[in-house]
Amino acid sequence: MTMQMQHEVTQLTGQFSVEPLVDSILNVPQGLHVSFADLSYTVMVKGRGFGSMVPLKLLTKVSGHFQPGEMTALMGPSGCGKTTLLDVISGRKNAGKIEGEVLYGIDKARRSFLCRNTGYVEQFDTLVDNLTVQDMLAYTANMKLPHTKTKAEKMTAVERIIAKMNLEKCRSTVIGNPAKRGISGGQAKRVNIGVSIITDPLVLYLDEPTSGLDSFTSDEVISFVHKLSREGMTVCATIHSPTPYTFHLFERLLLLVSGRIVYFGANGDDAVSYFLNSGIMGVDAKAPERYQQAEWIVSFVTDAGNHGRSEELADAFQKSLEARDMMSSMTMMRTACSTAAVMPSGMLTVALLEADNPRAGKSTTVPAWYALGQMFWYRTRRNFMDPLFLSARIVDKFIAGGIIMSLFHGIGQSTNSGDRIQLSAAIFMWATQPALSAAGYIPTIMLERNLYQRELNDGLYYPITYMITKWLQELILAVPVTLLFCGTIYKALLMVGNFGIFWIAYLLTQFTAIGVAFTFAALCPTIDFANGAVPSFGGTLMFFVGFLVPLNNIPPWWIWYSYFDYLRYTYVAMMINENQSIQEPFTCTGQSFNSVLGFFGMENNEAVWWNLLAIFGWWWFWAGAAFACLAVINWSSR
Ligand SMILES: Nc1ncnc2c1ncn2[C@@H]1O[C@H](COP(=O)(O)OP(=O)(O)OP(=O)(O)O)[C@@H](O)[C@H]1O
Repeated sequence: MTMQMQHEVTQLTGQFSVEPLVDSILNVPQGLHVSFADLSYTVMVKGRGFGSMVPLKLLTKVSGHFQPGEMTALMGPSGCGKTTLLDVISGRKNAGKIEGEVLYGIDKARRSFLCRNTGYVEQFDTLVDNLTVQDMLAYTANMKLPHTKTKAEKMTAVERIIAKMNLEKCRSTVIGNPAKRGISGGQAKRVNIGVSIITDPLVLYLDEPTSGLDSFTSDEVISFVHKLSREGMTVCATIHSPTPYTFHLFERLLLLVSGRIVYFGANGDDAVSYFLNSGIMGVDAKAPERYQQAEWIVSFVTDAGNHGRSEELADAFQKSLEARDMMSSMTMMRTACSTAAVMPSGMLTVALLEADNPRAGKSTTVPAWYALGQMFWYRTRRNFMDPLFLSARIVDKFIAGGIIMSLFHGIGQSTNSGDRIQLSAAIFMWATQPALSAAGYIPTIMLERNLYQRELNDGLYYPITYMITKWLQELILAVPVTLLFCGTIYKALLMVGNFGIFWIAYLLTQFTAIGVAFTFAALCPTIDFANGAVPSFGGTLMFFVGFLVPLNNIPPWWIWYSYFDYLRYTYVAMMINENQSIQEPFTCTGQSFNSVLGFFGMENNEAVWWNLLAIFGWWWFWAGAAFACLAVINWSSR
């Protein structure tokens, strides 16, 4: 620190010795000071009585601060509230009651500000598994950097991340998933961090960045993060069992036990001497070797917590010199900033940081139309090239269509009553097929739940943008596929109705079935549940389309369900279309009817166009339900 700076700092902070603190702030412009005071977090959980809810306090009056250019380790026994604290500070909690104050610089931050200026690396990787590493980063750069930046600027950002995170070797490898091998766990973690830092956030949060990694890869990942903090970023990471090397890369340590803070201060030797000198350990307690410090500290607080001593530890810290130091540093920083003519770096106001951002206050960085284009280009285009994705949408029609053609070929023009019944059966099977195979559209939503939630939290798009992308993807594929199979069946069966009506009825039914699948995908807690629910629901609809029970024989107590049944309109439209030109009398079980339509109770039914309109209406109904469920229900509630 220069003499001039030293003088200014002394003027700002009085006679307290905060040199290391201010040093880091003045020297590193890219970070932001984060402080939190008396943070408590309470959720409602089930009580003993039926339906009763009781409050459960997960954090109690936690205070501390993270500084630019420093890494803070958030440690403590499993379940002590580390992730909860990180979520509260980073503004990612969407349930429960938060008390206390979190300041970014000297301001409370809105979600839109946090989306743009903080990065959050989740514990589990949330990447698009069929993109290559380079495409994943390019996709994120396009979605997170202002759309006014040029393509070259965005690609420079991608290249910078590839170089910084040492991803050169795997830049063209697909991310992969358990079924399709892709990049390694360590590489995936580095891509995840790369995705979070592509916008050069001021603050980076990491939840268990080393979980599931071997010690060498853990060291490597934390070294990368350390490099970022050396460049000025404010970094805070929850960490379970750090290697000695990793542990000592963290400058500061925040220890929690049962949601209470039991130590906040310098890491390593200082933390050890705090515990040895605070009077909470036995007199015969000995300092561990340096390489054992992390394990020693966590073992002690875990054991104390297990023996009901968390209150004692927390109270001891509240009375300690370290706690007083922490509070006075925080107060000084705030005072310094509110009186300084020029704000030190790291203490910029939110308003200043948002000043030249045309989308300030909006929860996404890029407009919806732009996000739609990027999602289509990177994700939908990839899906269209994926044989597994395509086959899930084609094979069902291939099998059902193949069986129908092999069983009923050439009967379309026959006026024989038996053949008309057979044709009605063929139409029934084809009209209801979309509902039975709709489960194939569930994974596209459910397997992406964590990714979707992470991208929403990161402000990449709005729920409606995501939903429209999903619809476009399915509609574009459904049009040629249904045209191909409807055309083949129509020709093979020698059908006589209007082909356009036959196809449109099937296409709209396919869209509606997709809407049903999307709704269940957003509504059901697990994929197994949804996979069971969608065909079961489709099965109930089959009873009331008019084939198994003629429409005029449906008992009054089921009539309502037959109107709700979108397949009924498909079947009626297809049947009228196919039979209205055939006026031969129809005989069945000794009874005579004017035509086959009379037998199925469809003689006086509404016109074809009305039924097509009804299916169209049901499509929009189910599309609306899917969107509402997706936007409202959050299965990864935090
Ligand atoms: N929404 C919630 N409702 C009820 N309990 C919750 C909720 N969120 C967290 N908890 C509970 O709060 C405690 C702290 O959870 P948290 O995930 O923060 O712990 P952690 O310290 O990160 O644990 P680990 O190290 O094992 O990941 C846990 O016992 C957890 O079950």
